Formats: sequence, structure tokens, C-alpha cells
Amino acid sequence: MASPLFRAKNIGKKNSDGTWLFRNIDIDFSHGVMTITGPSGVGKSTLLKCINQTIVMDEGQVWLDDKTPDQWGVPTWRSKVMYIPQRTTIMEGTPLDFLEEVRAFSVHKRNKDSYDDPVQIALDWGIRPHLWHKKWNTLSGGEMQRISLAIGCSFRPEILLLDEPTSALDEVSCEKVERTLGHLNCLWVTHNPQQAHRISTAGELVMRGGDNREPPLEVSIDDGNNNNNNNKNNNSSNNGKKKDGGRGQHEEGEEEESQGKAAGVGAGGRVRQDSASSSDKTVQAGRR
Ligand SMILES: Nc1ncnc2c1ncn2[C@@H]1O[C@H](COP(=O)(O)OP(=O)(O)OP(=O)(O)O)[C@@H](O)[C@H]1O
Repeated sequence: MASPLFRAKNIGKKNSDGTWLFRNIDIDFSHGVMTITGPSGVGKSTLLKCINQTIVMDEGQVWLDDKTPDQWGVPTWRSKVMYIPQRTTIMEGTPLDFLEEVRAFSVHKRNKDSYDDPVQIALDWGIRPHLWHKKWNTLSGGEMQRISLAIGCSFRPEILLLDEPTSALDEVSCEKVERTLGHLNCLWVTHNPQQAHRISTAGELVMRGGDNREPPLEVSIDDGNNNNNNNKNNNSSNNGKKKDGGRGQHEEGEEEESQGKAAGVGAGGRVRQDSASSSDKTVQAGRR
């Protein structure tokens, strides 16, 4: 069987006090959108930065096409596994100035035809061309977010590491951006359970913090009919497979759609493709 495009094995990052912020994160990813969810502060952004090699991980290894960042060379790795931060740091100059600067980096120096046009990408998302000539500090949060994303997409990275890429967008813009990014390979951090459900085509990584190999805490959720569901009770309808916890509850009627789409994180924190049933309302609680 062919190796996945991207692999992460046992990724771990410590807090400054030596405890584990997260540990034992395993990912096999080939194409599509894999969502990363979990409570605030659990380390989702830090995980993306570890993968991108912006932050040094304390444990584990990552591979793209079976080669490590060192084998690729870190600048090349970052151009292939590209991180788009949650908030764009306000920069001097205009987005066009920034684009020229990035293209001048040797790792991005290529034939003009090997780029997509970010102005065109952003135009599809409602960013009119004149905005590229405005100073960054005069753009709205949503404009900055779409322009940064368009620049990232234009370099055609193998994988985009997206940190809440639509957090500043209205519903219509969000839908347009989702439609474009849905055709690319993305590891996508989101806080929005509906969005995770909508966009995830390659599974969900639900981060719980600490050692992801520890069994999740189980929380019973009242389904509104005074019926408490828990993991044990639902195993019969779920063939014993754990359901992802980050999305928690789905609406009735979504069950069929979620078959084969939802992914659970097993005890090892490994993302696995499950045909989990959304009738299982057991959630994994954060464990720090
Ligand atoms: N370079 C770093 N090394 C170690 N810990 C860090 C580093 N950067 C941030 N942290 C800490 O890691 C913790 C997790 O932060 P992070 O931003 O990754 O969480 P998150 O899950 O993305 O949160 P949110 O959902 O609120 O954006 C925080 O306590 C933060 O202070």
C-alpha cells in the first residue's frame, strides 16, 4: 500500500513546567480536509507550528512523501507544508509588497506559471483588486484573513496548515472560502462544530491535551428526552468504536451523512477513519 502523503508519529510538546501540553499525536493524511478540534488552549495552534517546524517539538517525527523536514530542508518543508496563522501580524506596506517579498525568497523563486494568481483567488472570495494596494493596517480583519489565505494558496503547497482560517468572516464569505479550500489538502483548526462536520473529508483529530493515549473521560449527555447516553450504552449501536468527541452532538438526520465521514481518535490519538454513528453522544472531555 502506498504511504500517505503526510505522516506524524508520536508528536509531543511540553509546557514550560515540563508537563505535556500534548503527546502521542499520530496522523496519517493523504488528501482532503482533516479538521483539528479541541478546547481552547489544548495546543491546536502549537501542533500546527510543530508540524510546520516553526516550533521545535519535544517528541515525534513528521514526514512528507516519506521524507523528514531535515531531508527536505526546513525552508522547502515550510513551502510544502505551509502554515497560515490565525491572525496576520500587521505588516508594513501593502499585501502586494508582501507578495513580492515572499516571491523573492529563493525557495519560492520559480517560473511565474507555477504560481496561481492570489488576486484572482481572493476576487472569488469578494476581495476587490484595489485592496491589494492598501496598507495592511487599513484592512479589516476579514480582508486580511482572505488576502493571507489567497497568498498561501497561490504557492500551491502540498498541504495547508490552517489556523481558524474563517474566524473573521461572515457566513457568505466563509462559504466561498470553504468551497475553494475544500479542493485542497488542509489540516484545518476550527472551533466551530458545524464547520468541522461540513468540511471534514479526511477525518477529524480531536485534541484532548496531555497524553492522548490516556483513555478519554466519558461524559454523559442528556439527549433531551431524559435519556442519558454513555459510551458503554452506545457500544451496541456503534460496534464498539469510539465516536469523535469534538463535534459532540449532531442533529438527527445528519447521521447518514456522517457515516464514513466522521473520524474518531482512538486511544492512541491516531486519527482513524470510522464509520461512526452520530447517535453516540459520548464526548471526550479535555484532560490536561
Ligand atoms: N512555543 C511554545 N512552546 C510551548 N508552549 C507554547 C508555545 N506557544 C504557545 N504555548 C502555550 O501552549 C498552550 C496552547 O496554546 P495554543 O495556542 O496552541 O492553543 P489552542 O488550542 O490553539 O488555543 P485556542 O483554541 O484558544 O486558539 C498555551 O498555554 C500557550 O501559552
